[in-house]
Amino acid sequence: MLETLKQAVWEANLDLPKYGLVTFTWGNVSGIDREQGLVVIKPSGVAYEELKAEDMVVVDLDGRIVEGRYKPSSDTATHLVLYKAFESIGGIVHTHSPWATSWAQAGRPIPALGTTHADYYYGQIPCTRPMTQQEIQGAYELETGNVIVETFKELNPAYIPGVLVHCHAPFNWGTDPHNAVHNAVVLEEVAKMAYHTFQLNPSTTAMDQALLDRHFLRKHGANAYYGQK
Ligand SMILES: O=C(CO)[C@@H](O)[C@@H](O)COP(=O)(O)O
Repeated sequence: MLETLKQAVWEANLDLPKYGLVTFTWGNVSGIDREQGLVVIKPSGVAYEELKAEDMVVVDLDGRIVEGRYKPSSDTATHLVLYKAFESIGGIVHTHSPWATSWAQAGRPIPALGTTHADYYYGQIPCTRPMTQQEIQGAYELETGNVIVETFKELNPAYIPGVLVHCHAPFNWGTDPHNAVHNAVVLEEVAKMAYHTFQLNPSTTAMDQALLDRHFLRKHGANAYYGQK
């Protein structure tokens, strides 16, 4: 079981450069085995070209290394906070993909402007508040997770599978590592489209709610019918 998860997390990590979401080692993917309470995550700072499935690091939910010869990603504490808070998720992705990161740096949520967005995100993609000095100078990565959870106090992470961390970059999640990468690819595309939309028409407003409902719900939820369902 864990070997299958390690393989899936490794493949999902390799998908980041494949989809143009990472430069150098600016990203990581993890996956969780909820039955065993173990998380598999990319080792910190290891180049994607050299990464092997057996290099993945296994940690418990307190961040203790259970298996692996490398140090886990420096963002492990953020991933762990999210797995504990969002019980439906099975995989997490962090990247510095440039379009989504531009919105994060500007401190701006991405409004739902069209159906590409609505097919995956049921509303605007939020941006976290700026972190306090205490949070930045303290347990920074854990506090990054906490500030994301705070942002989702009134949001459903299954309906909005990603967030922009203020002055930092996006985190995405999904039902498994592969699905989390899928959502990260979509985020990068909608971030680029939203930027261009506002360039073309700075007065653009959020899309019609009925259209948002229709597009999200035909792909997600009890009555979804998109694809071979
Ligand atoms: O956010 C950052 C750097 O700002 C890190 O996530 C990124 O460099 C990836 O770090 P790791 O190699 O996973 O430790």
